[in-house]
Amino acid sequence: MIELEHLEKRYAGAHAVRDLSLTFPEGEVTALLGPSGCGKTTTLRMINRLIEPTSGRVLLNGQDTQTVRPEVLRRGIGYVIQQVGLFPHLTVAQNVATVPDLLGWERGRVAHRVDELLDLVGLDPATYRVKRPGELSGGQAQRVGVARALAADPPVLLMDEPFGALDPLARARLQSAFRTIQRRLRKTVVLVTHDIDEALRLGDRVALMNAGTLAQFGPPDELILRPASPFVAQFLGEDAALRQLAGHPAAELTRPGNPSGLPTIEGTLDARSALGVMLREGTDALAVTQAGVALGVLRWSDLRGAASRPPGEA
Ligand SMILES: Nc1ncnc2c1ncn2[C@@H]1O[C@H](COP(=O)(O)OP(=O)(O)OP(=O)(O)O)[C@@H](O)[C@H]1O
Repeated sequence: MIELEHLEKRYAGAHAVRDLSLTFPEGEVTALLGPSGCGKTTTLRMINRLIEPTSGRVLLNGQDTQTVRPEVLRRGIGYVIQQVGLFPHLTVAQNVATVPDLLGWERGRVAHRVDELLDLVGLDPATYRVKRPGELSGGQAQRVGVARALAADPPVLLMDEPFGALDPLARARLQSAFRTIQRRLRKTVVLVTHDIDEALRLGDRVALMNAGTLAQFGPPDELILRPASPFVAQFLGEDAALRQLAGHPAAELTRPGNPSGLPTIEGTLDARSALGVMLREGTDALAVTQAGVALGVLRWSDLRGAASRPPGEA
């Protein structure tokens, strides 16, 4: 568990982060979302002390991080950034092994861990272990970045726009791989993103920031269905898909499919509320019925596809 207590960062008197108090629950993904310059990255980096707070405290499992040497602190905190930061002259295996090597793990154990992690992030160890970063696609490099951050099995993972530099397809693939991995590992993850879709899909909770302060903190469906302020409503409303969804009945976006085992909604429900249900149930698909008759399946991708289409145009 990570707790921020009245955390502040000022640069030349100007607040980058202002009186921020927030708890990131253990084993959950919290998405730090907000417009450019609102203080997301500054907040993230104050957790692993790449940036020192001007005032306030960060507690990691109850311990004030100021009482721990930064390099010791960071061994328990995985860190993934957008430009990956792999060492170009080292192989993939050597990159992933950086922290275990530093910790003096015995060679067999390191090799085993590297293969296990490459497997986990969907890269065949025999093929990728010996490659250099220059031989990888953006998506593959990002997977190696995630494997490296997980190498010493840190309980906490900080991710700063980890999928931001990827094309939409690679990004979607990696987001879905991340969800699968997280379901298994249950790390405490703080994920910085300015992408509303990513925050809603990956966050168990969303912390929406505005000008260095917290605008709303809650599960994704709560932000969508009960925005705490005009800022929250407007920020989420800037997302074309979300804006449009309110005008589509769920039935209109439903397609044939196997509804067995899926949570069920009524086809008359508007699509924005259906999205709320999906987020609450943690599912990508819903069974849709109307007056007791099964209509089919409503999928996340079809909801997103409703973006920029006026209501009534299925
Ligand atoms: N080293 C610095 N010196 C002075 N001001 C800074 C410094 N780092 C950040 N800031 C300011 O602090 C504010 C918050 O920056 P931060 O990088 O945390 O925002 P962000 O929400 O992560 O933005 P983005 O999504 O654009 O990366 C911004 O106004 C920024 O200009």
